[in-house]
Amino acid sequence: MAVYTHLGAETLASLIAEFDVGELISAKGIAEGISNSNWLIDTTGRDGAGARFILTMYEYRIELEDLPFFLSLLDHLAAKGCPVPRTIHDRSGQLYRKLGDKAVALIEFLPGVSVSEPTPGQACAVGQALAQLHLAAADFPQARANGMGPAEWLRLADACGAAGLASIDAGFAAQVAQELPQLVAQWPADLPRGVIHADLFPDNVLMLGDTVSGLIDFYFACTDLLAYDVAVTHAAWCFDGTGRDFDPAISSALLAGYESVRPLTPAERAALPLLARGAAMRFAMTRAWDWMNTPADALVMRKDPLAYARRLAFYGDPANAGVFEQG
Ligand SMILES: Nc1ncnc2c1ncn2[C@@H]1O[C@H](COP(=O)(O)OP(=O)(O)O)[C@@H](O)[C@H]1O
Ligand SMILES: N[C@@H](CCOP(=O)(O)O)C(=O)O
Repeated sequence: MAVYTHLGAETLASLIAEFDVGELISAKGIAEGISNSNWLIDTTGRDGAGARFILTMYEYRIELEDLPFFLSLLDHLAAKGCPVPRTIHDRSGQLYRKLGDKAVALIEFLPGVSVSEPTPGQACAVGQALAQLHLAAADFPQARANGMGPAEWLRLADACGAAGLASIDAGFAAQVAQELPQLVAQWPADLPRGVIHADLFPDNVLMLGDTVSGLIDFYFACTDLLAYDVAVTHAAWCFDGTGRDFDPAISSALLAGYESVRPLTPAERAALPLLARGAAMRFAMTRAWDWMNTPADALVMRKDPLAYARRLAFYGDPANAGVFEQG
């Protein structure tokens, strides 16, 4: 459940009146998600024919100063034909508004559903959409450092503490102690860079059959290694929810889809095993922190850090070195 803040009908109606979208008809809280509160908004529409939007209130792990980057990026990508929702600007042209001490934005609603068991055809389409995003963002004029890079993994591991990680699983603490210094020391700097989504999990992709109808939740987007985004997406899509079962057909389809639009350089391909270990570490660390710091009675479901510890082990196993070797 992720509606952290209650908004009364009057507050919602006067907020929606700040946009040229017609009058508010209904607002329903959306249960999915972790970081933000989201409402499905129906209005009468500008022309009276009805219109649908997503209202997002930014709650967690998002800095106000980053909102112009995220929200302008949506407009830039949508204008280039990527399946991302446009930001609805308010009557004075602002990308977001303040409501009390929180920021809110109105976003275009996109159709589609998030798949939980992707087919190779869907994985191929996601790979293509990711590469299309990378190309379309090449001339986006803004930049944002990755706040969830190796330095943050170190900080989170330190904040969790060895005992904290061991309280989740003894082997997990040992794995992090061994892997993390290596990843930080070996992390590449000289691969192609650009704007990346950085969190393209199945729940952040909307699909209609084999077509990607929406890429959403750009709130970790940043300027970083393009191949790292491929690695994050690979880690998120190619395993079952527990991280135990790897699906080689999904992996091949995802990589082939990506390379049908933007071929990887030889250096990017060679770096993928390392980048994938980093991707697994990133989500293992944020999940471990959340696991230890989310109260048992919180509205939001904690996600299992060990599902990413297992991916980390998979990507580090020499027996799996061939996963990224296709061409
Ligand atoms: N533009 C959109 N069009 C349709 N549904 C959306 C859109 N944006 C968000 N949603 C819905 O809201 C849910 C949560 O949004 P998301 O941005 O992923 O929140 P969080 O950052 O909290 O994970 C999504 O899983 C999806 O169901
Ligand atoms: N995808 C991350 C969590 C980030 O949450 P999101 O709902 O904002 O995508 C994970 O699974 O750990």
